[in-house]
Amino acid sequence: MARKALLALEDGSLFPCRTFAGSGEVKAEVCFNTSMTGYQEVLTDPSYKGQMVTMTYPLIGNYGVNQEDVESVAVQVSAFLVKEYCPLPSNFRATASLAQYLEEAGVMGVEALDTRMLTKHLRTKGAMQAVLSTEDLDPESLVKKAGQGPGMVGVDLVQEVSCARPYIWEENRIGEVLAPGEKLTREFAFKDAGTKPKVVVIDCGVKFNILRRLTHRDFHLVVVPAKTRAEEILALEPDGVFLSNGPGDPAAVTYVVETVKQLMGKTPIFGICLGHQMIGQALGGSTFKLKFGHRGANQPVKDLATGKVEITSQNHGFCVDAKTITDPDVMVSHLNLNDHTLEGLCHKELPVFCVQYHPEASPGPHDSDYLFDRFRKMMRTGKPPVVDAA
Ligand SMILES: NC(=O)CC[C@H](N)C(=O)O
Repeated sequence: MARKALLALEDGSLFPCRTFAGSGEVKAEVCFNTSMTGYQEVLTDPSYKGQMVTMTYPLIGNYGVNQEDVESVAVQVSAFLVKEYCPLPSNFRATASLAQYLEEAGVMGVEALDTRMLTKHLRTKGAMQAVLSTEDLDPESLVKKAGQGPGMVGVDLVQEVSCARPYIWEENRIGEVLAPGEKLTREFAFKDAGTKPKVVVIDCGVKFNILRRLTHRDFHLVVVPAKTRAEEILALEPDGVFLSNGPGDPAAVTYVVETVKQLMGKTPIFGICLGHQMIGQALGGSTFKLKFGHRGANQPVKDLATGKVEITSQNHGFCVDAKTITDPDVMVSHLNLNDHTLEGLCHKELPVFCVQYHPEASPGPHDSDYLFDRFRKMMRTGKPPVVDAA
């Protein structure tokens, strides 16, 4: 049964709404996503940990949910805010409704919220903490709660979503998991790899579609926890290392930055989103919080080497500050054409490159899929892809 709910932002703004799934009270940063489809991928993307998400597309739920379109094993968002929920899904792949899915996950879904007003407000005022509640409908009390406690800055959320133990990725699912207390060995990591390129994925909250796109290139993948040390990774003698996306403030994940510094020059490295932010820091740069972030499936990005523009899928609230990339051996490879922020880096000598956006899409356009081929070529040649583009 629908219950009255209230969303309160830390600046005092109020958005009345009602539930279509769950109830309770939750505090998180509120952000908006402009993708027209792909709500299940958004809900299960671990990069959204610590955030409640609103979709700007006004009708959500019309194709239900299924078993395949997941980006991780759980619903990761703190709450889901929509304009209008569609209670009668119609799609041949649907196995449940979105409401059932959120209920089971224990995540609140609300509708009848003025998502256009909320989005315009966040665009003007910037990202904000918020509280969504069905228990406390007192505006003053909720606004006060929204303003309390830490926001996103300085908080390491990677530890909440990184895998507990290394595992092998099989085509479309998690395969063998390393037994508790067992040491990570080359025997475990690559025993069935054969002649496939052997890649270690550092899991900061990896989206499954990245793993799917990598296996599509015939890579053999072992996924390891974010805290795995560089020497443990190098002992596996991989052909390359992939740094995943992930939630929260990249500046708080210092241990991964340290690992990247130690890996650079010893193995080819490719990073996406948080992975890019880790590499950016390891190359001497620093990150900052964007006013309201990029979350959607139509962000234009220019590849500066080829001049081509890609329409990209994105989900990030932080960004590497281009001004802080001063090493002459590092080049900015991609720029966002909306706000001219940094979207990609490439080392000129070492086999290291990364992008802020999501070439695996899911949801989104596939324009940037070629980057996985660049990674493959870089592993083969040992040279950075800047050579490619010249
Ligand atoms: N998708 C991601 O990896 C997000 C990276 C980081 N948490 C940010 O918000 O900028």
